[in-house]
Amino acid sequence: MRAIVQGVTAQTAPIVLDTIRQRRTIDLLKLKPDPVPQDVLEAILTAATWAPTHGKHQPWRFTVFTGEGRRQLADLFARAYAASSAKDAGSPDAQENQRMRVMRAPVWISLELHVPQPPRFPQWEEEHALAAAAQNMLLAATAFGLASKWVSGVAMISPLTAHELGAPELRGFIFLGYAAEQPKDSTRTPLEEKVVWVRD
Ligand SMILES: Cc1cc2nc3c(=O)[nH]c(=O)nc-3n(C[C@H](O)[C@H](O)[C@H](O)COP(=O)(O)O)c2cc1C
Repeated sequence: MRAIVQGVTAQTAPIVLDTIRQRRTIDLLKLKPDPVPQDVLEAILTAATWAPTHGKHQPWRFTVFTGEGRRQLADLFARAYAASSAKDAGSPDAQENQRMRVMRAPVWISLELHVPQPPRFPQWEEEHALAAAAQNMLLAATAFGLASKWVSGVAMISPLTAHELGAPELRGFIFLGYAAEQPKDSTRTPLEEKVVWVRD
């Protein structure tokens, strides 16, 4: 097959497709505590920034919490949970659980939506650009042998968390780490039920 994009060859496709198939959401409890090297994190974040973005608005910002820096996020999630409308928001145990969860993954990355003001395109276009950046991040992480999860729990989309990060809006977090055990495999609806072909 002829390369239509410089540097992309017939050999590239199986690797990319396999990486897409191999990405699986992992449970927080299945991660090792091992840190992720800085150059790997930078490569993952760079992959995020190569997502398609209408008008090159690049409506994303990311805050990366690692090492002791995670304690700030742990406190933030505990406060955000306490301020939320969750049934057990007032429970010190539930707040402590939020704190502990953060320390179980070596890396947390916020998905912050920054729509240019005044908006030039519909909001959904900016949302989708951020989602494409998030998927690039998940795939790049998979390519580096990292497990990941996109999470959107109460504290992770809380206006308080967004405010403290200086983000107008938050679309959750991605956590990353090396898997201690294989993530569960997933399933998808067969193509026939999702795709309509229009041919001659
Ligand atoms: C926008 C978004 C938010 C998500 N939030 C959560 C979440 O809060 N908790 C969770 O367990 N999984 C969350 N997920 C991950 C899905 O549960 C996961 O993708 C799904 O179970 C399919 O598994 P797979 O990713 O291994 O194919 C989220 C995924 C997306 C795209």
